[in-house]
Amino acid sequence: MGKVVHVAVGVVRRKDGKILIARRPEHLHMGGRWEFPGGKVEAGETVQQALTRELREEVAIEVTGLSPLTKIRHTYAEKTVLLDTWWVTEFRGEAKGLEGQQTTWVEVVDLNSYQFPDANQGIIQAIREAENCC
Ligand SMILES: Nc1nc2c([nH]c(=O)n2[C@@H]2O[C@H](COP(=O)(O)OP(=O)(O)OP(=O)(O)O)[C@@H](O)[C@H]2O)c(=O)[nH]1
Ligand SMILES: [Mg+2]
Repeated sequence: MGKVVHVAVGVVRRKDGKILIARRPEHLHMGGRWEFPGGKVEAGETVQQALTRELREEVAIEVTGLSPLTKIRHTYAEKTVLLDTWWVTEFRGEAKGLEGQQTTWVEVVDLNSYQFPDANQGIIQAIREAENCC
């Protein structure tokens, strides 16, 4: 077994309660599925720094406020990931997919209509519990 991949994941929440999701490019692991934007924590970075960098690189927003939501460890056939997941409730800028990804804002109650990687079920559960939703 390889080591666990530490991934910084952002649940970006707008003031109207909608959450940002993006569609993973086809050629990547879990390509075509929807995700919460984020990426791998690099050597020498804190998870908060990684998340801030990834959201700047992937969806063009500047994070100004975040707080922990949950950590989900999941083993896929190819690898094991630790999804270190944070609320992002304060940010500047208009979200857009800088790597050609489709992005959209969805209500918590509608998250289940989108196909996510298997590990994300735990994240969606944590969001619903935090929001007393559904
Ligand atoms: N960003 C993100 N990654 C997720 C989610 N769910 C999930 O299983 N993953 C997995 O976490 C791993 C790392 O994410 P990533 O591919 O975004 O990493 P990255 O942005 O650093 O990409 P790169 O390696 O191409 O530079 C992938 O294997 C991906 O499938 C999710 O909701 N968001
Ligand atoms: Mg990524």
